[in-house]
Order: sequence, then C-alpha cells, then structure tokens
Amino acid sequence: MSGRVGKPDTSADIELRECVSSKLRRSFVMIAGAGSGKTTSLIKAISAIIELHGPDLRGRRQRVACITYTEIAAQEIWGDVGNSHIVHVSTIHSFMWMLVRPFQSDIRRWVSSRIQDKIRALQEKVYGPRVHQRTKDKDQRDLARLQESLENIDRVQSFKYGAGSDYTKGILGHDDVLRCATDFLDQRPLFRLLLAQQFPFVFVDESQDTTDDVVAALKAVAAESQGKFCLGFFGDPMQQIYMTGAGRIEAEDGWLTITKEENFRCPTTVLAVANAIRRDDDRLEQTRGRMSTTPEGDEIQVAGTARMFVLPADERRDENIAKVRAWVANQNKDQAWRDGPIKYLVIVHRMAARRLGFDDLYLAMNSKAPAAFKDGFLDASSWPLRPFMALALPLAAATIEGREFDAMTLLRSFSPMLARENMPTNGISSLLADLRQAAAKLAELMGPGTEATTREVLEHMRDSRLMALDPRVESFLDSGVPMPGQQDDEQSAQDDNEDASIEMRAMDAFLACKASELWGYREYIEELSPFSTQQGIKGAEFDRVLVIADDAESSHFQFSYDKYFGVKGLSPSDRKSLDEGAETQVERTRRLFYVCCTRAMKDLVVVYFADDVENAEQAVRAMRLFPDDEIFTEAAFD
Ligand SMILES: Nc1ncnc2c1ncn2[C@@H]1O[C@H](COP(=O)(O)OP(=O)(O)OP(=O)(O)O)[C@@H](O)[C@H]1O
Repeated sequence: MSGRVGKPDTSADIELRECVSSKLRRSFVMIAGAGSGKTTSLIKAISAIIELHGPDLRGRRQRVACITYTEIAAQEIWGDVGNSHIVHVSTIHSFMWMLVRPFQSDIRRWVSSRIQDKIRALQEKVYGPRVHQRTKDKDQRDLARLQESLENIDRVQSFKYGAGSDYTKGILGHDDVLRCATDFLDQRPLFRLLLAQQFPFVFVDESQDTTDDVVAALKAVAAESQGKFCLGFFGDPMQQIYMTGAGRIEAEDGWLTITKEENFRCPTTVLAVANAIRRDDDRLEQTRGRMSTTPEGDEIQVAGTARMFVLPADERRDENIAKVRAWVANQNKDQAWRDGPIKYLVIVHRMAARRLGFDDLYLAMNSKAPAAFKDGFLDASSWPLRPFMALALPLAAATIEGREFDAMTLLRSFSPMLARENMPTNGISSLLADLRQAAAKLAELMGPGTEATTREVLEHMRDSRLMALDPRVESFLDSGVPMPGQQDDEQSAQDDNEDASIEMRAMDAFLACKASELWGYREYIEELSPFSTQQGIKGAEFDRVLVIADDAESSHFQFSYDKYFGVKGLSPSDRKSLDEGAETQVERTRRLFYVCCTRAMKDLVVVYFADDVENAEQAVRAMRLFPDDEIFTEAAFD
C-alpha cells in the first residue's frame, strides 16, 4: 500500500470513519479545496471499511464502489487500498455498465427506443438555406443506417460497452451507457434496490465533474435505502472543469457535510496565490501548506516560490520560455528549472501541437470544430480519433517493433475476422496470414515520415477488416473526398449554425491530415511529453509547474485568460449569459487557473502571453493574485 493510507488522521477522517462504521450508515458530502487530502480521506475511509466490515461484506457478496475520473486514477486508488477484491474502483461508465449489463432484454428495448428517437430527430430536422447537399445526403445515409439498425436489433445476440456506439453490432458507446443506466435507475425501483444491495458503500471522487443526472440517480438510491446505504461525494466546486459537471453537490436531509481546512500540498507562496484566486469566487481560504521535517525532527512550513511573467504574444514565445526557465534556475539555484523535469500546463494543445508535429490534426479537431470534437480531443475520446488510439497506433507500433504477440492480441480484440462467429472451421492460417499482411500495410501507412492521410488508413482498416469502424466514421468515408467548392464553407457553416455542416467541415479536414501526425499526438496524450493540458491534470501534483496562459495559441471557446485577467472586456454573449444567471468564460477560466496553480508542490511559474504587455501587466497587478515583487516582464532578463 502506498503512503496515502498512512497519512495522519484529520478531524474529517474521524467524521468519515463514523459515517461508515456506525450501525446506521450516513451519506455525506466532503467539500474541500485543492490538496486538502480528499482522495487521501477517501482511501482511508475505504481501508476502514475493509477493516471493519471486510468479512461481513465478503459473506454477503457485497462490495464497496469507488468512482473516479480516469482509468489511471482508478488503478492508483485500487493499489492504495491493497488491490482488495471487496473494492470495485472504476470510472462512472464502467461502473454503470457493470450494473446494467445483466439486463440484456431491457437494454434491447432501451436501444430500440433510442434509435427511434434518433430517427425522429433526423426526420424532423430543418435545414438552413446554405447547407450543402452533401450534408443532407449524409443525413439521409445516417437515417437509412438507423432504420436498418432498428430492423436488425432483434438479431443482436448480446450488447457490449465499447468505443463508439454501433447498435447493429450490439455496441453501446460512452454516452449510451450513462443514459441507459440513469434511465434504469430513474424508472425502476428494483434497479435502485439492486445497486444498494450489491454496493452498500458508493464513493465518488472528483464529484464536481459528475453529471447532474448521475448525481440525482445515486441520490435516489440513497433516499430509498437510508441507514443501509452510504453514498459519499468528494469534490471541490472550484475544480469543476467540464461544463457538464454538477459543481457543488448539496447534502440531503440527514447527510453529513464534511469540510477540510488545510492544504497539505502547496508551499506557502503557492497557497497564497490559491487563496487569492478563490477570493473572487467562494472565498474559501485554506491553511497550513506543505511541511517538511528538519534533521532535528521538527516540522516546518515549505516556502516554495510563486511568480508570474507577462510577456509579449509574439514569435519569440519559445525563446522567452527558455529565458524564464534559466532565470528561475538562477534565482532558485535549481538546475532542474533550466533542463530538468518541469511540468508545462498548456490550456489547449496548440502550443504542444506545433512542437510535437500535430498542428494540422489540432486545427482540424479544434478550429471551428464541433464542441464534442474539441472536448474529446483533450482526452482522445472523440470518435474520429478512437480507431487510431485503440488500434492503428498500437498495432503499427507492435508491427514495426516486431512484437508479434502484442500485434496478435490487438487483432484478437478488434478484428471482426477473428470474432468467434466469423472464424472459419479451416483455413485459419491463411486468415492469419491475411491479417498479418494487413497489419504490415497499416504500419507502412502509419510509419513516421509517410504521406498517407488518416482517410487512407481508415479505408485500409475498413477494407481489410482490421477493425469494425464506428458507423459515424464509415458514414464520412462514404461521403468521399470533397470536390473543390463542394465543401460547406466556414462562413456558411457558422451562419447557419448547422451542426452537421460544422461536423462535415471538421471531418473533411481531419481525413486530409497526415496519419503520421497521430504519433506526436499520442505522445502528448499519454503524458510522455513534458506538456499536459490544464484540463487533464485533475488530482495530480508536480514539484515544478509552469502554467502557460495564452489565448492566441488556443481556440477554445470555453476559456479566455485575457478576459479573466481583465485585459479584454466581456462580449455581448458573456453579458447575455450573466443576465441569464449563467457563467461566462471568466468563471470557467478562474477555475481552470486554480486547478493549474494548485498542482505545484514546490515552485509555480505562470507565463501570460499578452498582446499589449504594459496594459496586461497593470491588469495583472491590479488583481493582486501574486505579490507585486513577484510579477515580472522581459525587463527581468536584462
Ligand atoms: N492528513 C494528511 N497529512 C499529510 N499529508 C497529507 C494528508 N492528506 C493528504 N496529504 C498529502 O497532500 C497531498 C494532496 O492530497 P490529495 O491528493 O489526497 O488531495 P485532494 O484534496 O484530493 O487534491 P485535489 O483536489 O487538488 O486533487 C498529497 O501529497 C497527500 O499525500
């Protein structure tokens, strides 16, 4: 077990232990700031449950459910609780799928009605005057496909959860799984009872980004099984990153609200910045800060450093970042700042994309692309990317590196040719030879430095049946390469605000990208590069953090550092949002900035690239987030 279980108890840990140990179990909400040890408390509570109720739970074949945000976090927490089989740690999607999976005939009914809804939506769709015929043709093909799926749904033997929904093949995608499970929980008392009986303890980490529907569904379970079921949400509304997140979750009657005052992660200088950022939001103020132990055994506060640079948003960005690093290395007498491991947090990938060679891919999936593409680009979950992440890249790598066993394992998982129902009784060796040849061709197409496009790779995967593609991908492959003038132009896509046109434009750009760009993208996504997205570092911590605030290098509609720092005024649409009581880019950027700054365990440097440095410097000083003498411009390098 890692050190988290062994951390000293806080008063919150004691309250939590009471919730889980008493005969009448109590649900709770733990709301606390960054680095306050929420995940640590969660792990300690699970360990307490194993200790107190382990044999009882085993006897009744019951388990503790712990829901986390990513598979990586799930593995870490499971390791922290000693890989105990009484604990089921997973993402919300995997958890929900585990619950619904046994109810295959109910799933079939649900899928039928979902297809009918989609058919109705397409039939009732009204097109703007500028939408191109190609978009309408694509919708007609999608409609025909859905109608065919509906006719064939009874032939599906069993439904599975997979990447990208494909109903005819019995695959439910991420969205479907959540919708299906929350519908079941909402409409079926028996389903709620079953959840409570199988999992008398359900804990949700990073609960601020759990959707309202999931929160409501779990609360409904708790309401019906009071005393026997313990539901716990661990979260911080200030760390909500996704627009679909529930934010602050309110405790219900009889629930306990647990708070934690301290921050155990950040040194005092960084903690002061964190508290200042929150001053403009919920005013939560954390105490203590990171401690270290002297050789004499005394605990002392770690000061660390927190600095901000305002630099010109010009072509010298890279050069200036190198200067900042060298300057901090000298000031801190810490060589690592010059050439050692530091973590760059970039708002979106543009900056990383340029440096890692996936600029076209970045533009296709971000510039004027549908919101779902942009969001899904951040964690590689968007459907056009999935065939590459799941199969094309790992299979090409295994083939190039001669890892036969890995290549075969991938083919077994993905190729419909090797599915049990398609296996020939004889002639397997020629089938395998065909697949090997197809894998070799894929490696050739994907190889670094080749000119093949993502379209060519996807067509090859489809034609050689290396993988059953998502029908949405197939639909775009079938639409063919746009002829000059055939593409819905940017302006018309925007004017009509037509999702279908925007999606088609983005897909045309995506399918024209060089497939080899995906290697750099994967390196980035898998955190093999020093860059991380500001959205992707939930729960993480690093010694040295460099946050890059740069609106020009991003095209993300959700965030604007210029507006947050007060350099740019609110737009009419921001004002409209404010009038309607909705949030603006300012609140969202503030939360993102908070998450970033609070990852630092030692040193924090924020570099803000601004068009008008003088004006930006004044605005930043006026915000009083950093002490006056810790805000610098290029003059510091002289
Ligand atoms: N009781 C404690 N005593 C000392 N250190 C602790 C304690 N609880 C947590 N820590 C340390 O504080 C750091 C932050 O803990 P943890 O990741 O659990 O916080 P968190 O609230 O989940 O953070 P965030 O919301 O920012 O992701 C970790 O390095 C952890 O080891």
